[in-house]
Amino acid sequence: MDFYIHAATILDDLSQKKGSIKQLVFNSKKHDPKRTYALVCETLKYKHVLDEVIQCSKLLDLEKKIKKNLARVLVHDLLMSKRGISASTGSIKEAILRHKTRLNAEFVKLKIRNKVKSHEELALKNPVTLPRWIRINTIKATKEEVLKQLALTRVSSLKEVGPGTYYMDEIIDNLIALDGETSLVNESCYQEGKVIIQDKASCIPAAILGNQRQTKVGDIIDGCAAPGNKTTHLAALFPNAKIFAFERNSQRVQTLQKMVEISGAQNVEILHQDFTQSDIMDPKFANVTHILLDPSCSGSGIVSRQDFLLEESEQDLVEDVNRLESLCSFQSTILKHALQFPKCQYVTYSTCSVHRLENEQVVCDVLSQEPQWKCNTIENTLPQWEDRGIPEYCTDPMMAKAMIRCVPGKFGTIGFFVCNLYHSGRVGNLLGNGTSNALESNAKRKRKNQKKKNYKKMKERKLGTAMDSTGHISESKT
Ligand SMILES: C[S@@+](CC[C@H](N)C(=O)[O-])C[C@H]1O[C@@H](n2cnc3c(N)ncnc32)[C@H](O)[C@@H]1O
Repeated sequence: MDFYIHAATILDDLSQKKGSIKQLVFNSKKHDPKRTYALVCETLKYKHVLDEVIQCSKLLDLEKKIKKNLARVLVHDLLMSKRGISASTGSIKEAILRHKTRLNAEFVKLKIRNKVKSHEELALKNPVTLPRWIRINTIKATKEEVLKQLALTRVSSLKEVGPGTYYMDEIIDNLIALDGETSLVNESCYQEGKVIIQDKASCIPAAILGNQRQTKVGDIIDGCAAPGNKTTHLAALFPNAKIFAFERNSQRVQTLQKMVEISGAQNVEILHQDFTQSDIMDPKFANVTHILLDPSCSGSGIVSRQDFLLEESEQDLVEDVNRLESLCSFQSTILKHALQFPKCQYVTYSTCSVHRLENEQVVCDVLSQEPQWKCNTIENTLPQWEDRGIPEYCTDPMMAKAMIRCVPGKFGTIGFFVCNLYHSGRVGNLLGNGTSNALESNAKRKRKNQKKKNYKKMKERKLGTAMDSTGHISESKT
């Protein structure tokens, strides 16, 4: 019974927000963590079903000694596990078994009410499922080599990705989407560092810096580097630049070291120090022209596979606002520091947060104190990306064009924010005509797309056929 009591305690701790499911289960050395994890997740997946059955059977009224979470895990195994309750006989097990017939009957009635044959049909479903994104590490392998090693079939859209197939991203170079359930742990190309697991959104900052080549690239700073996804991406995109990777947390520095090592990057210098305390006049940084800044944030954009199992209370929201305000102040300080490097021309500021306070607001507050720094043009900021910053959150709505927002789940990414900044005194004024040209070309692109759609519709009507997304004509099913 200890195992069930432990699983119930984890559920108690989860409702008191003491940690995530993984943290609570795997930090506690008790019992078999994998088995506990499975039971906790399954119980949460069917919590609504279990609660209804428990309530209708009046189990908790009749057995006062059994607490709700203990009842949930036991009833889960009684009704949904092939093995039933795996515990030796004792007073708690006997108490549940006394109500076995009633619990079973309520469970059957519930399935009939919901018109389902199996309980699996009643499980909570994750509203957001993401592909497994992998970035080909061009320091160690070519695209062709990796594709050959993976030996998967190419599909032409993200929607089509499933087991055994891959989609080559059209916006970020060398980025591949695999089926979300793919595990790469045993794949040699992953073990050898030829591919790096990295969400598409997380590849955007380095990709944007990689596109700012109007002037000569000097050295680069990654101000908040661990675990090193973006550092190693920068190293691959800028093989001739020196990359200074700052990380203040000693444990995370070790992770960063491992990642840089496995990536094979030779141009990264890891600095175990607080970036805000770095000396901007240090001759070492005299040649820094680009900075990637990806500071700690609330992580509100991160979609974990288990998040949908947990509920958010009003109290959490209040606590969140306090936390967000302190994060916002830290983020403003660190961004302001980045903008002080004497030769720096380009800075990307990014977070995996969906909150205005950590995103548009940080950028607008800092830029209001740094008049030489401006938001870049849309043309220099992945113009093909549809979701931009939110104009209403910006002091000047045009600033939103230099910002990218990734909506959790849309286009297969986590929630993310990136802003692309440049120093007008060092780069020249990119805005002026630049912005209007960029807006114009954006409008042109939209008109072109609309024209294409109209043409496609017209053709469909004419031919009585349907064209697929690649423009190929297939037989109409009607
Ligand atoms: C969001 S994570 C960075 C993720 C990383 N850019 C990547 O793509 O793998 C933020 C990191 O910044 C570090 N950090 C936070 N404040 C810092 C500071 N003042 N100086 C240096 N590192 C800092 C944190 O310890 C954490 O490892």
